Amino acid sequence: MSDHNKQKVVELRDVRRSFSQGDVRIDVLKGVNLDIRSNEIVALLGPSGSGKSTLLQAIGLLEGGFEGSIKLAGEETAHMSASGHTRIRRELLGFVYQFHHLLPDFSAKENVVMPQLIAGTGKADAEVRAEALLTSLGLDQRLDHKPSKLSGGEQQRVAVARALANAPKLVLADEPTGNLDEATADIVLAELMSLVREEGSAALIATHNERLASKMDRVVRLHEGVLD
Ligand SMILES: Nc1ncnc2c1ncn2[C@@H]1O[C@H](COP(=O)(O)OP(=O)(O)OP(=O)(O)O)[C@@H](O)[C@H]1O
Repeated sequence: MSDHNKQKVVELRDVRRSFSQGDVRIDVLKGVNLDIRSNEIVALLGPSGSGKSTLLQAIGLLEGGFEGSIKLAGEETAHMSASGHTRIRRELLGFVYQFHHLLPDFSAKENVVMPQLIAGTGKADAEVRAEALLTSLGLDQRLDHKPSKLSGGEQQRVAVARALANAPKLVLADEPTGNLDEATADIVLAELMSLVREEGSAALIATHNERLASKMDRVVRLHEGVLD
């Protein structure tokens, strides 16, 4: 299949977002256009405060208040109900954040099982999938550990496995290795990318790190409210 014919997972047209603080209005996104095709891993760069997290929240349907068109896997989400957004998040999207946000009272495996149960997968199948994902991230000896008993890199690997648990078409990652030392960040990012590729997903990964960004398929830069 040529690139041209590959399905677009993300199509943003003229996406805008402003915030008001008292009398001051900040225009953060001023007309963002972006296409991401299936299997593409895209780095989102931009200075602190340029709106990277805001853009990920728009695509992740995590907040309202956006103008413009946000199509995910061909579906326009702009005027959908909250339950429509919840369905799309569950069926299409996986999230990784800078901090792992794992459930502290549950094991690594249970943290990866949980989103699958919520999506309707049976327990036995969910456990098999969780073990396979965690094993592919080198955590086969850590399945029953609680997050507090894992290193920072291991915690982020569990978060990566959780993000991929429901086979999302798109992984949205906001500084996924920003909390790790450089060597660990490189390894975890490489693992995230290879798992995204194996699973046939696409990814949009916000980072400050030019070196890590250069390893991705494409780099887009947020600058003064638009993508270069
Ligand atoms: N809920 C909010 N209310 C008011 N202003 C906000 C809100 N969320 C974000 N902003 C403002 O929007 C701008 C962009 O923030 P955002 O977090 O998207 O930037 P970023 O590029 O992700 O930054 P960083 O790299 O530091 O994480 C900032 O000026 C921020 O203060």
